[in-house]
Amino acid sequence: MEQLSFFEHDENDLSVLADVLDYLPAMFTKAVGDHYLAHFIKSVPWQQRSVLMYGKEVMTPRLTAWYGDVDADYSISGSNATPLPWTDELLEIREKVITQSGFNFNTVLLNYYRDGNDSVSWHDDQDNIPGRNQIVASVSFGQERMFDIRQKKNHAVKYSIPLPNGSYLLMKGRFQDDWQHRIDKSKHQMKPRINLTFRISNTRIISSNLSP
Ligand SMILES: O=C(O)CCC(=O)C(=O)O
Ligand SMILES: [Fe+2]
Repeated sequence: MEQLSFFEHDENDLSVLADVLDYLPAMFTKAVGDHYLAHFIKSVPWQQRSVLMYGKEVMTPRLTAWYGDVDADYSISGSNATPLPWTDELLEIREKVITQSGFNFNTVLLNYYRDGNDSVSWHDDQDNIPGRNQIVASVSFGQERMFDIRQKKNHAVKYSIPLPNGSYLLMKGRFQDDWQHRIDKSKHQMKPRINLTFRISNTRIISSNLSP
């Protein structure tokens, strides 16, 4: 599969990102993307989680679910969670992602953004293993949303990358060390979107970035 680059088409110097992101706008066709979107919306046992923010419980503005190797012992923001066992569809998608990236992911976080009010605020995916290059592969189905990134040391250095139905984005190298990312809310009408982030749990402990 040819690795298309969104960097080439921009006037700005986005070359710094080439070391930390790989992007395929259409790893899946629209028909396949639509199929997975409908399938996951109806078959996943979605949960709305809460996080502690300044001592207060805040509901995350999106729905989530974890899947992965069942022998793993995961801990999500302090509370233990056993991942749901892989489904045929998730294994199919994981296979493509492993072939494309060369990384052997053993867990996946699903996020369901029901409309433009759903979002994830600025965070990184250090997954509790600071100092180690964290590899995360992201696959999106349904509504295109903007993936905003900003440099940790200078928030003015920002980019927005559209993640259309069927797209793939690999976060690699120093991405999680040097950059934060978010999916912002939108005032425009937004249809449902599902995002899958494949991750590697070596320590068998994953702390999810449950940003509000
Ligand atoms: O929905 C997305 O594209 C990003 C999700 C995300 O950042 C996360 O789950 O850590
Ligand atoms: Fe993230």
